[in-house]
Amino acid sequence: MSEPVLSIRALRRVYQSGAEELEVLDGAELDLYPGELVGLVGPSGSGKSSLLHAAALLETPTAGQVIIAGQDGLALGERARTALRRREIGFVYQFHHLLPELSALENAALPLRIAGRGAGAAREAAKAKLEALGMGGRLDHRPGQLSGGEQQRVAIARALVNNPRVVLADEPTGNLDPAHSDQVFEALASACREAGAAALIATHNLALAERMDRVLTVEQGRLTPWTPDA
Ligand SMILES: Nc1ncnc2c1ncn2[C@@H]1O[C@H](COP(=O)(O)OP(=O)(O)OP(=O)(O)O)[C@@H](O)[C@H]1O
Repeated sequence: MSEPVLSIRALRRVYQSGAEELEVLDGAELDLYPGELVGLVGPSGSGKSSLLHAAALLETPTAGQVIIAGQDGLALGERARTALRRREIGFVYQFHHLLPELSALENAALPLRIAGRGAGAAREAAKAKLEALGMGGRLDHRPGQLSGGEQQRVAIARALVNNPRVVLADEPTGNLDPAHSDQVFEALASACREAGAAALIATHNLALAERMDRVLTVEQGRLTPWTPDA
């Protein structure tokens, strides 16, 4: 069996709110294997975003390990941690977070430009991703000129443009109506499958969760398998 691309070990996340301590994650464990699509479900406030942000090295948890492509991300200094994240992780948020003054093509190309890739090569790679996501006719549109579903497709293209091994998505269709939610989920799933990326996707939409390879939920701070009739 291949090695996991993302492993989480003994993850603990405690928030301080006034005098109170809120223990959201305590002993969360995960092995995410190349190419698999894993759903993350659970009630609001159960810790899905906390888990994804820690997994993406966007936030430092209270304790635990986040091992990405064999490297212990939390043991690295800030620069190396950022470099690891940029190389291996694509993140899709519920709200697209596209830059309003840039076109779809420029937004999707941004991670490659930040990584130092030349403008021409970055644009070509971004164009290919956008075309694969059905956005070939909207390359020069700015976010404000796109529908919600189209904006999310651009955000997916941006997350996948440098072919990360891990895609983390925090309710990527949470802001869309059911029909568009379905289409954007399919676009995200097929883009991940095509790129051979592993994905961990948080969603409140159980019908979408059931289309993934397996589904996890956060229960008492830990990740446990979820089944539709559980
Ligand atoms: N920075 C913070 N400071 C204090 N409490 C926080 C902070 N971030 C999150 N929390 C609390 O931690 C708990 C878990 O939040 P989290 O956003 O991880 O849950 P979630 O499962 O993603 O929820 P949702 O489905 O609503 O997005 C919540 O009770 C939340 O209020």
